[in-house]
Amino acid sequence: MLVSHSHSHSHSHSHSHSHPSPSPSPSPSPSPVMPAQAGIQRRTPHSRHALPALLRATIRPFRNRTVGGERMKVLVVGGAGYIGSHMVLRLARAGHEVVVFDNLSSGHADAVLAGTLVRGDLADRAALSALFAAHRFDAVLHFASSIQVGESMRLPARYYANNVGNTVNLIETMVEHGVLRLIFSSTAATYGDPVYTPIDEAHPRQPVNPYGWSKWMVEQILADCDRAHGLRHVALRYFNAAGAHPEGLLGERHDPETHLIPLVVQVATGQRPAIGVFGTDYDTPDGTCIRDYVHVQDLADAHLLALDRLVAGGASAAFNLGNGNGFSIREVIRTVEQVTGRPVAWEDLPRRAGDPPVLVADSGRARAELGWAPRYPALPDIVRHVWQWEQRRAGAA
Ligand SMILES: NC(=O)c1ccc[n+]([C@@H]2O[C@H](COP(=O)([O-])OP(=O)(O)OC[C@H]3O[C@@H](n4cnc5c(N)ncnc54)[C@H](O)[C@@H]3O)[C@@H](O)[C@H]2O)c1
Ligand SMILES: O=c1ccn([C@@H]2O[C@H](COP(=O)(O)OP(=O)(O)O[C@H]3O[C@H](CO)[C@H](O)[C@H](O)[C@H]3O)[C@@H](O)[C@H]2O)c(=O)[nH]1
Repeated sequence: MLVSHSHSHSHSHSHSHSHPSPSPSPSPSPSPVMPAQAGIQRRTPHSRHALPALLRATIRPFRNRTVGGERMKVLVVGGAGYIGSHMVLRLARAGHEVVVFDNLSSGHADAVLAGTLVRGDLADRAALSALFAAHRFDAVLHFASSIQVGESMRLPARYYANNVGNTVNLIETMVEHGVLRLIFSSTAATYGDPVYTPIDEAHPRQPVNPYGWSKWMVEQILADCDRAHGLRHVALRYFNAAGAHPEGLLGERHDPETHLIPLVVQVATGQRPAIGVFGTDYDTPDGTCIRDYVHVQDLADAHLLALDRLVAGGASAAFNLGNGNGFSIREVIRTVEQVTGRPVAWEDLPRRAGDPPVLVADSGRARAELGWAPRYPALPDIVRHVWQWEQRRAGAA
């Protein structure tokens, strides 16, 4: 839905550029985690016995099992992060055994609500070898990366080192240990400025920022490793991941937060004075950037379906994941106001480097080949779940 409208708020614009730092997480003291080399067979304090009753009730093993009825052992790299943590809970509820590998550089130990958390860095080849020697993984889901488009423009080498170099470490370790199923978190940023919209998988790949290049390079490396080693993989090109766990169990906790929807909701909760709008002179109906926001829970569902595909012997493939609806920044602000019933102050700012004007997905291939059907495609539902999560965090602060 591409709606042109003028922004007609009665409240005044904020003139402040400074945002307060985000409020602390609901559980400020993270649980201890295991070093990569030691005791990786033991469970963390996040074992089912250590969980509070509410969370324990969330993990119902063997329900919704989708992968040929078989319980699999799945490595989730980056599983303490925003999308990865939702995936871990989804896998556990589907009856799978989960091991998380995460350096906690941006993730949170207390976001890992199931399975075993191993603290380690993808740059550490010895830690990876020890991990794969200790477990026989059926598949690997790789969420770990540096994720900020704007930061990648300022610090490109860091992005290539973490997103490409460290992923090569993971791939080599997988091949060495004969683990040949990988689901990779790719991105709409691999396409660059759209030549046509909505974007399907055949769209030219011309990234406009190092973040997008780093993900596209990994996709190329995966294709080569498929040819050379039989590494079967699915690259899932998410558009804008958003939302929070529908039961309020998990949500986005980046520090600093850079993503639009949580920032706008934090203005509504009073945690921030205003939202800065990066660029109002784009060639879009209201001049602000348009994005396709896709619920994190729907992303997790797509991963389970991609896992099905690999286990069934399906070929490597790439799929776009988005809802096919584009919303401008002004529309997002208006939706947050409608859902929360609170005014949101904004400030128009210059463009942020590296931002394509419009990114909207054609996800027909994921629907047709994976059977993916998003459960929460509506923007107000996505915003409502973020509002629920942010209120909970604000209350716990
Ligand atoms: N959030 C989005 O809108 C979006 C859109 C498209 C693609 N993606 C991709 O999805 C994936 C997950 O994104 P997210 O929003 O959950 O990010 P996140 O920062 O919340 O999670 C990434 C996790 O990886 C861990 N990590 C990073 N580098 C690591 C390393 N070298 N070794 C071990 N662990 C490491 C971090 O500690 C964190 O827990 C990323 O690959 C990202 O590029 C995200
Ligand atoms: O304070 C803010 C934050 C964001 N924006 C704007 O809101 C839109 C969405 O920005 P986000 O930072 O929320 O998301 P991006 O589109 O930049 O990036 C997201 O989607 C990309 C895919 O295109 C990548 O995968 C990346 O990991 C993921 O964060 C952009 O136009 C951005 O300029 C603002 O105006 N003000």
